[in-house]
Amino acid sequence: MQTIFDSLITSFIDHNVGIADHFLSDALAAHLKENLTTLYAENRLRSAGTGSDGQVVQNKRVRSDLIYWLDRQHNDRYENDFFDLMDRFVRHLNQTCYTGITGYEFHYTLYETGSFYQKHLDQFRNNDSRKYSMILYLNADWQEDDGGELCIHRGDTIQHIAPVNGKIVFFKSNELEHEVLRTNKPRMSITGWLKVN
Ligand SMILES: O=C(O)CCC(=O)C(=O)O
Ligand SMILES: [Fe+2]
Repeated sequence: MQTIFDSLITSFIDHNVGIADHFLSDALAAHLKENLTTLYAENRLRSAGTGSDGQVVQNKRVRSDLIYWLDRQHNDRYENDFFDLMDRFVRHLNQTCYTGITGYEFHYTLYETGSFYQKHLDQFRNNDSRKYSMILYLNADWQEDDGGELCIHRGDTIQHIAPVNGKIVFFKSNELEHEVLRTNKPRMSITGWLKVN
């Protein structure tokens, strides 16, 4: 596991955006996707908002994704496997990069066909506890014309990242503006933030 952690961290150090393919095993990605599909079928996903605690605003012109927070208290085997993986990654990151991460939060995310998320930064204006953003994709067989790319904006250049199964993207939450382009089919992921409280 350390090899994939190191390759993600090296990619982040070299490019400001860390990308690693197959960060999630095919089996874990499939189980998490199944959880998300069930939550959707049971109508348990909620519209995501913008802003932090107490000031969350639902604005479908800015973002139209649906979310559900992961929690160890769900006692779901695969959510716990995911948290175990993140615990190992955070320990490794703190040991090798002295990042001082003390917590995290993750939600399942579903973009229905036609959904998007306009250009934004992940850190809130009144709360800087989110230090690193992580997105893990759960979409097998993603094709170029499916849309839904993550676009990272840096000056005049835009980096396009396809939301391919098992891939992770990792970057500093206060630095890089990014957006999700309109998706042409349902697009699934786990999105989260490593925090210093
Ligand atoms: O799903 C993605 O590729 C990015 C999502 C995102 O930017 C966010 O939820 O803040
Ligand atoms: Fe974001």
